[in-house]
Amino acid sequence: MSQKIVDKVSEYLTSNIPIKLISQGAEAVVFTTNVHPYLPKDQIGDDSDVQYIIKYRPPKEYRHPDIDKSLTKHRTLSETRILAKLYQIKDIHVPKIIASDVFNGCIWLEFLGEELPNNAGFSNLKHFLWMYNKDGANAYDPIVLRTLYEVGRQVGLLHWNDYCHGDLTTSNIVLVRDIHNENSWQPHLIDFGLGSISSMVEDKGVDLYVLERAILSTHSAYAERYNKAIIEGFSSVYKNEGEAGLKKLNELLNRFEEVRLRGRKRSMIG
Ligand SMILES: Nc1ncnc2c1ncn2[C@@H]1O[C@H](COP(=O)(O)OP(=O)(O)OP(=O)(O)O)[C@@H](O)[C@H]1O
Repeated sequence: MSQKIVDKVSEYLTSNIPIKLISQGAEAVVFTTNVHPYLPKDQIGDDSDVQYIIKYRPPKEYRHPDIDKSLTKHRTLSETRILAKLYQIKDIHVPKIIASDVFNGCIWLEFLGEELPNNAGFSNLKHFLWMYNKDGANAYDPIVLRTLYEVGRQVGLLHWNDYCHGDLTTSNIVLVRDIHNENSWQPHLIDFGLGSISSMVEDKGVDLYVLERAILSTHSAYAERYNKAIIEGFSSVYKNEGEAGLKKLNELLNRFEEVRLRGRKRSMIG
């Protein structure tokens, strides 16, 4: 990780905003901070545990500077818009947007999730499933199956409202513990950098396929039951919408099967 990027972000944010680097992905560098970008401390209380996420898209040196600026602006704007819209849809869980500076490629978000017990890592779906299936005994714990069903419901709500995620991996699903029930986890979808508004059944089928593959590759021994729970949750959203929902669900599940077959053919050919 280049210190240059950290220095650049620190300079842009000023020294009043301490930042901690938590991730460097292909697209963005992600930091946490305990300072709200515009509310004074007395308006947000004095809880120094409150965290915010700063997602920054650094310039890519290999791109022409004008194209780079335009791409950064468009991608940041697109992710901001999608998150802002999704946040308003009933029952869909995504992080709240706090601020967005599209020209500098910077989004501030509500921080979600927590550290799992026994050093199991951050509470994304990937670590959560590892925590439960580490020794096999608790792999199908009702808490796990219920959480996966809720994951399916979140994806179902997303698709029913004609949004697609574009990179639906188990790291992009963050679990937030219910404050009233420590065994209940609510999945939140993050990272809409490749998200889109789309009514295309193909895009939705690919979303489901990417998630299925992600579960299969990291939790292979339990993947069948896990994916079944996800599809049950997903289907419940569509079944709730009467005839129109059922029709769309059938179309979508058929396309999902087609995407799967294509994927299988590809992996056989190599
Ligand atoms: N709102 C949030 N709350 C808590 N953690 C977050 C949040 N947003 C991002 N993160 C953390 O930062 C990581 C990277 O964020 P994100 O996936 O949005 O960036 P990215 O650069 O697109 O990542 P990648 O290229 O690895 O997919 C996430 O996997 C997660 O651990």
